[in-house]
Amino acid sequence: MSRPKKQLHVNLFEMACVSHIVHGMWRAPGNNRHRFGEMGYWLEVAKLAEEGLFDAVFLADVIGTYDRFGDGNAAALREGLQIPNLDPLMVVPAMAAVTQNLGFGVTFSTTYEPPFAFARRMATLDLLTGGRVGWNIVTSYLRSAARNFGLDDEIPHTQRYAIADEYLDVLYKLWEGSWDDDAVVNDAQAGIYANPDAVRPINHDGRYFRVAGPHLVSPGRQRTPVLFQATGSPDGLEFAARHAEVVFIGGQTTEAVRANIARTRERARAHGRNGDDIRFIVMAGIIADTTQSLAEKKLETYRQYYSVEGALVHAQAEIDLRRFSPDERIGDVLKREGLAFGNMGRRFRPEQTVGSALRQIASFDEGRFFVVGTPDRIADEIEHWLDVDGIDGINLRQYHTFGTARDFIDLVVPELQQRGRYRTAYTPGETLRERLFGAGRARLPAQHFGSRYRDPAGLNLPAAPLFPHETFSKAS
Ligand SMILES: Cc1cc2nc3c(=O)[nH]c(=O)nc-3n(C[C@H](O)[C@H](O)[C@H](O)COP(=O)(O)O)c2cc1C
Repeated sequence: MSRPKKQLHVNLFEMACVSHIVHGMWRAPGNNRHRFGEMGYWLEVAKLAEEGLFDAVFLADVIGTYDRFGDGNAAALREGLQIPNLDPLMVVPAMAAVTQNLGFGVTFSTTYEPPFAFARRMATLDLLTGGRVGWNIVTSYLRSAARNFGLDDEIPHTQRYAIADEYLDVLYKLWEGSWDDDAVVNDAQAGIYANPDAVRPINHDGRYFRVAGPHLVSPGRQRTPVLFQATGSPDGLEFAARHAEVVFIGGQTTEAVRANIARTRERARAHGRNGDDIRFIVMAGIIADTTQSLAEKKLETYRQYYSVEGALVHAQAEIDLRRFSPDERIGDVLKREGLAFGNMGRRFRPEQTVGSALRQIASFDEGRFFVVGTPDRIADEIEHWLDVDGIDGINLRQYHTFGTARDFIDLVVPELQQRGRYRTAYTPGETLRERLFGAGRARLPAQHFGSRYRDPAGLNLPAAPLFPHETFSKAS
């Protein structure tokens, strides 16, 4: 018997701001991005995503500004580039109220706010949505964010992940261990709402956090929200291997993507998990129309609005590439200016010329997971991503709101459905974790690190930090 075809998971990639990743596009006719501050905007987003049978709306977040390029915050403000930026957790209840099945992924940083209040907020969302939430775990990368929380500079990378690891430890204790499933008795006659014997403190006393508990929220259907993470570093990979259930993966070639996936699975197995306990997602750009030439025309239109300045601000580029000769190499320019190849290293190579970097930005070519064309062509490409690259799903990059999602729903979804590559209906009442991992998987699997706290005795287990503390010169 042949194996069932792998179906595509789709999240609509959002951020509660005007300009998230495709800068300048908010000016395009009919784009609704400037409406992000209206409740009605989020209701429309949610209904549209549910109409398209998407897995979730996925909200990015940052807690500082992109102030490293040019004149401080001026360019970011002009561009609406992740400022103003609303709290992503706050827009979820509005969307949940007008949907039954749609999931929600929200980004929150482990670096600046202690875990107890976040555990409560997330558990509140899980309870209220019937288990439809996921959390994108980030450790934050902006120096400006550090300065918003009383620090002079960013905490070193490895230490951020060590903090994150302990942060997760606290959360698991609260979410998985503090309340038994049958703790809520709700027996009016006996006068017992919750059974005191089934609720316990966690008494966490670690290097970074001291949290007594008990958790303030009774368990939702998932307890721990689905754990998402994007990483490119060795520390991040180790963290993902222990904690993440959905990992954003990159790679410029099929081989590189496959290697990234294989490496992550291998590390997950080293942490006692099964290789298929992780789903792999990529950020994808899809521009669809009924004919190839119409799709390419759409891309051309989008290009006209694209802001190179916005891309440079977002990349936190050390220099304004537009000021230099196109033939010069970036590495040489930086050297002459006495600057290190820092942030620009994320997108460019030192030997690359200024001209080629600018063309790369302006071309709108978004790398390996980018396709422009007819539904047929796009579906061919997606099937390749699923079967050959080995990914499980995408975060759909929005060029135009709501145009990109509308095109995907009207043109691409039916083609994928016809090929057996996309759900034709939601499974009513399933949690977000079940949508990703199958029926009966509402909660973390037993082999996941967080499950060790399910048994009350687990709360007394010795800490098992991922990173040796001696590597840090100073605790935060
Ligand atoms: C698809 C995707 C979405 C991301 N979303 C956010 C975000 O919303 N907020 C944030 O602070 N970082 C975000 N990041 C950055 C990651 O959290 C992470 O810092 C980055 O991938 C580098 O990995 P490292 O931290 O292990 O070095 C995102 C990365 C990717 C690839």
